[in-house]
Amino acid sequence: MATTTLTTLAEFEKAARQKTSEFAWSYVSRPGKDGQTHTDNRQAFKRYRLIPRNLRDVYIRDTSVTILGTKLDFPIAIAPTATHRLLHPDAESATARGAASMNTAMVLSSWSEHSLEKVAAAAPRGVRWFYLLFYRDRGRMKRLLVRAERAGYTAIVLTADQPFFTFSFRKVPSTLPMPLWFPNIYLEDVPPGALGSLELADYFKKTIKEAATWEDVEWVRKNTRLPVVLKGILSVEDAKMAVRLGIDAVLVSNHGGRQLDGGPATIDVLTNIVRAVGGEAEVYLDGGVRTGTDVLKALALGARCVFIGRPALWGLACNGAEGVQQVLQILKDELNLTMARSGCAKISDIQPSLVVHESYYLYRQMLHLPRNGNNMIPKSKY
Ligand SMILES: Cc1cc2nc3c(=O)[nH]c(=O)nc-3n(C[C@H](O)[C@H](O)[C@H](O)COP(=O)(O)O)c2cc1C
Ligand SMILES: CCCCCCC(=O)C(=O)O
Repeated sequence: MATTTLTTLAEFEKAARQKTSEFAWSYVSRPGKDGQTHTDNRQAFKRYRLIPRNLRDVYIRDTSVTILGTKLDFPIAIAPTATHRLLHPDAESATARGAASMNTAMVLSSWSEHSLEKVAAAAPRGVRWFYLLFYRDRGRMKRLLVRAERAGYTAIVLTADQPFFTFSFRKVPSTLPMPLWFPNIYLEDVPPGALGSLELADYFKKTIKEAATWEDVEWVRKNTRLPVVLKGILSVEDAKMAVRLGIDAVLVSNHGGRQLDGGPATIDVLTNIVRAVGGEAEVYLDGGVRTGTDVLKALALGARCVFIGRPALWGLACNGAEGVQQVLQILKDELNLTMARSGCAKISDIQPSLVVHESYYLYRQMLHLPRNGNNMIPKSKY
């Protein structure tokens, strides 16, 4: 199917399903445990309603935003995800090209199958951040920080919500086109092809530091000149701790519902995290972002930028770099149109007063109060 006929992310998801092996699809789409958090990430967005302001001059709109000092054309970037080669032979290099062509950022996972240098070379003008794993050997972490800095990555992302890796290499089928290969992780001490799938799990157990703590975060903060983003923050306490340690940005995330199941949807905790951070760090969100209205809601509730995980992989599976570009273009266009329809000409016009939680209406109904929109809309001349 020509991907130019696909006009929504839901259509991309369907098309990607058809193009992808069963193993790859189950890996990409799998939620954690029963999938409660995964489902809620989507449902929760629908529980927020938009109260538009009309008859404002929105003829010309500007979706650009600056994150960690870098200007992006729109506030939607790509979250770190592993093993892109399962979806397309050009792997993370294609994803990076897709993101760069749209002038947005991509976070490269340590679990990428193209090395961080190769991905940098594939999209030299792109905005790239690097997700660094915690290793038992700090020397290895230091060397990776230096490599990322040299290769032009402009921020380091640490993931707080994954104390253990539960991916089972015993489930990797022998029918994969090539063995999985993680050059950022074992390039240094394992020659290509030296480890079979079954030995990988043991290698990772010995190398990667599980159950990392704030002390590890602090070490990274002190050992790089790049800004540090802490991903996987859901509690006010952790957000405040991140600020105390001088973290530059927190990414409100539940790992797309793939880690702790039963936790909250990210959009539901966003407001409290934004308040807790109090402008001392930038705040981003990921988890279930699938439409331009989702983006607008997250921005209205205080996120400076949102990230997508699976949707970028659907684009990659369907059409490589171009597919990633198309997915981003759809979201950008939807955001642009939603901004027009809600009276916002620029990102800073997207204010909390645009969004009301559905419980507001239920509450007013219960108390027999008039339901006339959002009381919080600030007074303005118009
Ligand atoms: C296939 C897959 C692999 C992922 N790999 C990583 C990873 O290596 N590091 C990480 O911090 N998060 C990883 N994540 C989580 C994403 O960064 C992100 O938090 C999540 O996908 C956002 O939710 P969404 O898929 O609903 O957009 C992964 C997610 C998926 C679906
Ligand atoms: C093939 C190794 C996968 C490591 C874990 C990546 C990840 O964070 C995920 O959610 O999956």
